[in-house]
Amino acid sequence: MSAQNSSTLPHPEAAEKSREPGREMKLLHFIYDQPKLEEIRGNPQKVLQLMDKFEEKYHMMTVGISKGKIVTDLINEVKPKIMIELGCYTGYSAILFGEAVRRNGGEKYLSLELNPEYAAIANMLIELAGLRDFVRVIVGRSDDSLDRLYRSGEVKKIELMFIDHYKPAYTTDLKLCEHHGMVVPGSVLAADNVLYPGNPPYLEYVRSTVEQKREVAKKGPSKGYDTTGFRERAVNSFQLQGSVPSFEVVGNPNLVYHSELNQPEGSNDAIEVTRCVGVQE
Ligand SMILES: C[S@@+](CC[C@H](N)C(=O)[O-])C[C@H]1O[C@@H](n2cnc3c(N)ncnc32)[C@H](O)[C@@H]1O
Repeated sequence: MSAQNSSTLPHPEAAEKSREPGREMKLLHFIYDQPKLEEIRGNPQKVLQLMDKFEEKYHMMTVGISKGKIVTDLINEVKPKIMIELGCYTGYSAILFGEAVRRNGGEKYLSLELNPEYAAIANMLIELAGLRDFVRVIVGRSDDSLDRLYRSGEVKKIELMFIDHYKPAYTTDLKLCEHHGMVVPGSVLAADNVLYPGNPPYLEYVRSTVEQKREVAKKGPSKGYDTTGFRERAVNSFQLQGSVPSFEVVGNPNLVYHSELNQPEGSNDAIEVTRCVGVQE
């Protein structure tokens, strides 16, 4: 479908943004049908601007401009060689943050995505942005992919990780990284959507003291995902309902975290930025 055809969609002018199925593929056509495509090729900012424009009419799950700035500021500060993101979707954050990591002298950006269709769309937009040699989208469950990245030796430690996927998996994936010793003093985590739709178990975990975490760890690894306090929609999203984490691990309660909310002005959501500042023996 061409950009012109998109004006005939069911609710484009409605105040409520359209959630019509297949809008991710429509985004791809909208961008590749631009008349001056050659001016966009190799320009991450222009691709992002078009994604923002598309999002004026369609509900997309992207991190967006204001929360995105919190993470790009972190990239400028941490200057990771390798940055990992959990949850690629159509590649907005992978393009925004991948460009920032490259500009700061990094080596690569790894984006973990469950849905192969979203990954395919993201790859074509990453390609258009000129980041295909820098950003790699890895298809599969984040826990399986994180485990494989560790065991292959490709990623031994987390420098900066953006967490933006299945909400109940934030905590279990972090514990898996802790279990492998990938979280070390200096590691930084940026977790999206901690206020909306919200993530009470994750916030509680990263804000707990070592003593509190040791108490909980005595009970052993939790079975399944902790869905306490989640909206039903967040639990049932991404067709992971009923599934359990691939690994049962307690993590490393001895890691000391400093964690704080970063809420852009006027936003109903925030990014929780968590820094590992030490290990308490
Ligand atoms: C909120 S969207 C990510 C948005 C993206 N970070 C951005 O800002 O453009 C969440 C994505 O996580 C993916 N996802 C959900 N559960 C996952 C899992 N267990 N492993 C990997 N990806 C997952 C979904 O398919 C979806 O594309």
